[in-house]
Amino acid sequence: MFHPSKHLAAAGPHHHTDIVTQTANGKTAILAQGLTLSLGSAAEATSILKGIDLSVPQGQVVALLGPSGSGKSSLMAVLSGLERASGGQLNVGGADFMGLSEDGLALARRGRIGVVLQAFHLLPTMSALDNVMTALELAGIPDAEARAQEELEAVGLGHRLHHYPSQLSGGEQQRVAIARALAPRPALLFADEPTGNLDTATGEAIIELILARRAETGATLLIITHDEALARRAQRILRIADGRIASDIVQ
Ligand SMILES: Nc1ncnc2c1ncn2[C@@H]1O[C@H](COP(=O)(O)OP(=O)(O)OP(=O)(O)O)[C@@H](O)[C@H]1O
Repeated sequence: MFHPSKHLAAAGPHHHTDIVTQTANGKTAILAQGLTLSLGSAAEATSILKGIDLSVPQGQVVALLGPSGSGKSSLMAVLSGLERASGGQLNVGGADFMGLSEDGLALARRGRIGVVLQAFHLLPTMSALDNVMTALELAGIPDAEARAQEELEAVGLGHRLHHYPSQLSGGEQQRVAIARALAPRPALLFADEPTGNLDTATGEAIIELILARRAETGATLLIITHDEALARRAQRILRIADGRIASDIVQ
């Protein structure tokens, strides 16, 4: 059973009013209270997230599990600022995601949040190097080319800099996506079934890489998986069912 009081204990008795200051000290990466998400038309809205209370300290590795359709990807979309919650409070890295304008939200996300998805989502007309460089340039980081090269070397792709996505294997494409996501040194990394399109051995190598790069960069990691063995390697296992947190175990 999830006990919000236990997980919000560090925020003290005034956590409802102190949400911004509590995260501004840099120790809480994500603080969500009563988060809801409804999608569809007003007449036919589907309730997808039904009140999520969650506090994630900076640097924690969290595995997010749950049945198909339980709302894992939706929760990740809301926490990463890709989708607006319908209600509740959400503070990510000190920014009030509910109160920000679209532009403000884009600015708050830039360089601070990295996302790795099942289907890689590389730009097909760009080389591996350009895919990573573009992310650095968008984040306003100087020396993008040299940095991008270093990032690709760090994921073992120093010999594939000028290959296009179609010239790379699935595992290699996911390595580029990991380099791209981590290049701006985001405080938060989200991964949605990053091994879903890969064979078992390649998937295991990708998980090792994500965990190693996460440790090197100190990012907070939230990873959606169906793999219980992977979940056991996380510091925390969050299970959701039908849009609610069903269990929350810090290991
Ligand atoms: N635009 C939408 N309009 C209405 N319902 C939606 C919309 N997008 C998603 N849903 C519904 O929201 C629920 C949660 O979807 P979500 O993708 O978050 O689940 P999930 O736990 O990530 O599932 P899976 O493991 O299969 O990827 C599903 O029932 C889905 O059908």
